[in-house]
Amino acid sequence: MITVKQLHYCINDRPILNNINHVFERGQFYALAGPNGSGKSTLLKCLCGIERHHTGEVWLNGQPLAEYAHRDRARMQTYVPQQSHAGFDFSARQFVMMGRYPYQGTFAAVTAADRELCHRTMSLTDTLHLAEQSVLTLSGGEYQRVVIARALMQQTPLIYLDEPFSQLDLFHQSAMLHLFRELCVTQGTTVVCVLHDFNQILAYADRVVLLSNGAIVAHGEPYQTLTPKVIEQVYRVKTRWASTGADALPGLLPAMPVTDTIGALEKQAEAVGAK
Ligand SMILES: Nc1ncnc2c1ncn2[C@@H]1O[C@H](COP(=O)(O)OP(=O)(O)OP(=O)(O)O)[C@@H](O)[C@H]1O
Repeated sequence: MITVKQLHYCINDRPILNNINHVFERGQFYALAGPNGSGKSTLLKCLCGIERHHTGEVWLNGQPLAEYAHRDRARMQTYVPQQSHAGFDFSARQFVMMGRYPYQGTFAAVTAADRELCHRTMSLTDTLHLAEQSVLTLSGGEYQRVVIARALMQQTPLIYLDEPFSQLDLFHQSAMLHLFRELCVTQGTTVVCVLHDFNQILAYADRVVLLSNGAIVAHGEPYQTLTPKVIEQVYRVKTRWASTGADALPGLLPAMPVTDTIGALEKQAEAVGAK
């Protein structure tokens, strides 16, 4: 569905993404993982066309992404950024309803079907009780769920999410992960989601794409890909498999004691100072 070929991206001559080649298949939940600064957000922006100053190609359903008209693209894909600000004093319901813009003409009124979809989407994201509240007054987690609801209103077959659950409590993280997984399974939606939590990746993702220093260093099924050996190479942290119950698949735990992270940071600082 999405094909990335030889994608390179530099800022001020510094390579940020280096020769990215990958195919993202329909109906799969992809986790995009990697250390801070490894290029996950930048790659997501290149995939959805927000960042266009790269070389290489991004194709969507057999057509270069750049050839899609803006409105067609908004009906094909939605993107939830890592950070966003409400900006104006809309109610949560008005804000969520904005997700229908790609389907509305300039002077089109909101339809009964739009209203029903909005009601269902706000129920699913547990935001219905906030419908009349100004988005400017929502808590961090409430606002994040409203942003997710607006993205869902676009009803796109492709969803890009950049750490969309970072401010959600455990219940809402789990509910949102279930919801996106369900969309993959029942609607054939493709989800590409930046996630830092290995156990969430193991539990919900079909595939993981692991970035390090702007390059894909591993990809595949999470249990085969996120091994303690790979994690130590990429993150400099030792982990071990831990049983999570009789019938459950094992999870990953940091091995105690955690490796000498302070020592590693001091060495890194010395290396930067020596440059
Ligand atoms: N406008 C910019 N100017 C300079 N450097 C930039 C700019 N935008 C991104 N970078 C650098 O590009 C690298 C990749 O950034 P990116 O946001 O893609 O990382 P990430 O993997 O999403 O990190 P995180 O896990 O911290 O969110 C970082 O080192 C960042 O500092």
